[in-house]
Amino acid sequence: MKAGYLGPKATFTDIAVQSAFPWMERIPFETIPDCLDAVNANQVDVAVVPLENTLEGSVHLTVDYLYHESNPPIVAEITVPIQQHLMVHPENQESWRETEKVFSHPHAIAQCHKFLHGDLRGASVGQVTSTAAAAKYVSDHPELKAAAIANELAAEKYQLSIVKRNIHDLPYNHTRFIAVSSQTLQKEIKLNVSHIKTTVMVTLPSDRAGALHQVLSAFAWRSLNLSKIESRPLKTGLGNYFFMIDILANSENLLVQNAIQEIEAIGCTVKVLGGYASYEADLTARKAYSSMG
Ligand SMILES: O=C(O)C(=O)C[C@]1(C(=O)O)C=C[C@@H](O)C=C1
Repeated sequence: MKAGYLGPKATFTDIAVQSAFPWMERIPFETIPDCLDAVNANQVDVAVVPLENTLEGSVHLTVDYLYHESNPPIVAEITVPIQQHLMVHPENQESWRETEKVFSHPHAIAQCHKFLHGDLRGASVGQVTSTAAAAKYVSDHPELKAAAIANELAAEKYQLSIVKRNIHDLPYNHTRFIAVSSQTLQKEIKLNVSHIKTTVMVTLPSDRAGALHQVLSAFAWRSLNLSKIESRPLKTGLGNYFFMIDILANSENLLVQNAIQEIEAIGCTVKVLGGYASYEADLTARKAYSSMG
């Protein structure tokens, strides 16, 4: 079986895949849409992409693609602890404080704002498609005064020297990744389950006073606990939004199904992204991967 993920090798997404789907062949893609397109087209059995980080919030590209383009359901969520390190080419290890440009994924850069503002003030920032892509670029360019923000696995894989560890702004730093697939893979995942969730995307009828209140009431009076609600622009005009809602209950639950029917009956459109378990990543799998190279 094949798992598509945001690559190249040694991204945080790769760690999520390695932890949840250790038996699968891992196929790296350059962008999140490329991963989701691959599972839409059945080129891979599952696609794993980042959804939300504790410090930086939602990955908008993923949320928007799930609403506008993607069809297969979310079958699992994997939460991974995130430790960001600053790394340079070994030739530049002694002079790392002279770094002129720091490369990473925009979310990783945002997670390390205080460090960049303090220790590397004045260095410019280069946004690339992933933390591992940044590590690879720095590895390929020893002639530049460049550094990457990435994980330990990327430092090993691309033979960089870590010059400052744990540079993320706050110690509690986790990212939620989702696995999207048209196959039922749940039974095969051997990680600890922390929650059962259903994710829906709701579009309100236009210009109806109290519509969002009615949507929330449908969950509230059934005592359905929500763990997230977030609006995103519909991209059809200013003031037009859809809402992404996480319900802490199974999609098979009658109360969830009734709530969705009620919300549709008041004129909303509901896209159910999936009912799935949320797992804690097992980072010992990461060690196994690291020794595989
Ligand atoms: O660049 C990576 O390593 C990724 O897996 C992407 C990503 C993200 O999109 O948020 C994942 C986890 C970290 O929060 C930083 C970057």
